Amino acid sequence: MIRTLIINPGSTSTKIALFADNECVLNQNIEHENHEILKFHSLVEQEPFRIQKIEEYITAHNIDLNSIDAFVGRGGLMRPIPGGTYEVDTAMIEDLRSGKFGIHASNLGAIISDYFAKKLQKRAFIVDPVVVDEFEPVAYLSGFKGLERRSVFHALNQKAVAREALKNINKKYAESNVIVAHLGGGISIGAHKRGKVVDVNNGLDGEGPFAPNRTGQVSAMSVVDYVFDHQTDRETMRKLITQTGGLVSYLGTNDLREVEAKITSGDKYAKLVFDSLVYQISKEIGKQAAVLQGEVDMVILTGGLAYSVPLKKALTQKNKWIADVVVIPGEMEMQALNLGAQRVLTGTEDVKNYQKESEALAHAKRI
Ligand SMILES: Nc1ncnc2c1ncn2[C@@H]1O[C@H](COP(=O)(O)OP(=O)(O)OP(=O)(O)O)[C@@H](O)[C@H]1O
Ligand SMILES: CCCC(=O)O
Repeated sequence: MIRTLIINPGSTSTKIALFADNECVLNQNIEHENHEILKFHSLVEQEPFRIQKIEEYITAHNIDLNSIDAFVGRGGLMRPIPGGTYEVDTAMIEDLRSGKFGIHASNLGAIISDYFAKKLQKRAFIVDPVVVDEFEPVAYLSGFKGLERRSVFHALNQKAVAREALKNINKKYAESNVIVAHLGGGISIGAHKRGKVVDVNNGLDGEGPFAPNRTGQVSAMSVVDYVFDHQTDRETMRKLITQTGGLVSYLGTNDLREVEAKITSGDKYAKLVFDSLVYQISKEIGKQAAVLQGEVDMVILTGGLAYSVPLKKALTQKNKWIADVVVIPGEMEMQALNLGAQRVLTGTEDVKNYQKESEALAHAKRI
């Protein structure tokens, strides 16, 4: 039996799961209050806080860490690479810690897995990180030479739910076209064309709809004016765009359940913000339908926000003209991370090397 501990840091939570082969023995979403996260000046400073939360949970549930064969983290912002399972190594950890490819909670997945693996002399992996890049050449151009677009999205969950939803209608991922809207603390909406995500909004850098914590698209010139008018710095802007934008900036919360409660109690402004969220998500789904030239087998809604009954009802109503709308709330990331590690540990797939794969992709893109 192969036992894995899965570690999946999100913007508002750290999800952990314990698997024995393919069976999930334990699954816990450790939620973090916004003020707990905001007190840290940088993401890497959250490492001891998140490790402590995991260790507290492990101790409280009498889990023997020595019985675990591998620690598997959600992969973060580093050099673009093809999908697959990667061994966590020094080059990867250096890139993630430096933040030079961007800051995202998932950067801590490999870092925390590496901490446990080193402590217990076990292996650490990541699977389908957020930098999986399958763009078609036309998708890279932004209109601003030198500031080209990059593929950054909830790759792991988008691919896992697409495969799952298609399996239910006996279709293969590699032969289908689907639009997946991952609606979490951040929102990414991808066009999956015959097994490749050929375009997706990079919600982290400010593309697409606003999200619980994110601004989404804001006109470029207004951001330039804001920076100069407020004499602000890079870190402040990063926080405004990725942590305190969207629902937080309008309503002071990143929790859609609180927004729903405000609406129920008659708050008209909260209703406007909710309707605008639906409007912006639908606009992005429509864009990806254009990328797929209207040939869409299915629209899938997933992520934490997809638990919201009013949101899924409104989005289904607005997008059913494109294709059937299927809802898979939450995420399948934990299963997908385990499966990726199990495939390598059982020898059915080769583990990938970060340096080698990133260099090969960079070379292919230059051609
Ligand atoms: N039952 C529910 N009804 C409405 N909203 C919900 C419900 N459950 C969770 N949410 C909302 O889902 C959001 C969090 O989603 P999720 O857990 O996917 O985010 P995350 O994992 O922290 O970030 P990301 O998905 O961007 O990596 C929060 O805004 C939360 O309020
Ligand atoms: C980096 C994964 C996508 C997102 O959080 O916006």
